[in-house]
Amino acid sequence: MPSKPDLLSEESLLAGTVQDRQKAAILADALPYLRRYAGDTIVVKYGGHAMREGALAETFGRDISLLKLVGINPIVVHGGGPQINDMLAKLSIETRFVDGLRVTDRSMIEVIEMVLAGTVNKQVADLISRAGALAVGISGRDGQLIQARKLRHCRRGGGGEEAGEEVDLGFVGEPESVDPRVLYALLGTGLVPVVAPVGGSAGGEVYNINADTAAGAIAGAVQASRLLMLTDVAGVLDQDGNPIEELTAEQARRLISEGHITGGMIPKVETCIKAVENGAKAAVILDGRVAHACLLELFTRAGPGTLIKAD
Ligand SMILES: Nc1ncnc2c1ncn2[C@@H]1O[C@H](COP(=O)(O)OP(=O)(O)O)[C@@H](O)[C@H]1O
Ligand SMILES: CC(=O)N[C@@H](CCC(=O)OP(=O)(O)O)C(=O)O
Repeated sequence: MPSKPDLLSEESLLAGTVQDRQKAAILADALPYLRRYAGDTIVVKYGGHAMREGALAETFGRDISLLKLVGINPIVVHGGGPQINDMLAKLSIETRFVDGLRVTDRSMIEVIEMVLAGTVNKQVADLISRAGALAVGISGRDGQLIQARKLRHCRRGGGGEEAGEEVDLGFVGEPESVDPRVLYALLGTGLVPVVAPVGGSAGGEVYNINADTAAGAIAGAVQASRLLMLTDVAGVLDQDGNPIEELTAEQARRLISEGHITGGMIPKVETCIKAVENGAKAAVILDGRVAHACLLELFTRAGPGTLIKAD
């Protein structure tokens, strides 16, 4: 009978410590997942709340770099709601939201573009580049990536407001079309595109687009196999505040219409529903407060959050 290896023998120390071997085993276990996603395009929406945590932000940059370096093509679309709030407060400009969308007047759109396509976009690209994969920050206006039009929004109701009434949200846009050529150009040279959710119209107007909506439109245009939405909650929460592991599109729609999903979670869930109905294999609302949320989602059986699937 072969004898058990002596972990402290000179020979086994040379072959690596127990921890080293565990690491090697974990990497080997990831092989089926690496094969499953090799060459796939994955769109990751990185929310403004999730990016506020310094150490987690570094981890996010490293995870995206790792995905790229193992042969997956991540495209990052970022938000920046809290960062816009801070800048508007510094400038003493009041801000308000209707159904999770920021009412955007002419004086605000310039500030919003500066924050999203300037500071935040460069920070996110830098986080990834410093971790090893080169990232390039662009906005939806570069290469006419996102052609936008004014969003016509009908109020959802609740909070004493009447549902169905049309509200003017100013320079809030919706993607009319997406031209992914600039993304393919970046992906084709081994770079990670990082996109700020600002769009332009044929007439030269600039539109503020909810980052979840922008991520969904981009995921559709590049036929991404997965859409991961990183936020600062444990996923979609039920009436008792417990995270829901899985929802069908129909169940998710019902939670919105019954008022259990509100505010910034509405565009997130609506985007996921659209993505799976347009052929994405899965869309997930992930808890960005959990370290390595993207790796857990892609390389283990289930990540921390809510998976939304077609009916
Ligand atoms: N049912 C729900 N489950 C989880 N979060 C919800 C729900 N309804 C409303 N929300 C709100 O949605 C927020 C997430 O959206 P948002 O603030 O836009 O995040 P992000 O900046 O990551 O895009 C949560 O912090 C929470 O306040
Ligand atoms: C129209 C609209 O609401 N646009 C958003 C764009 C940023 C965003 O979506 O950021 P998060 O992902 O961090 O929420 C805004 O002005 O806050």
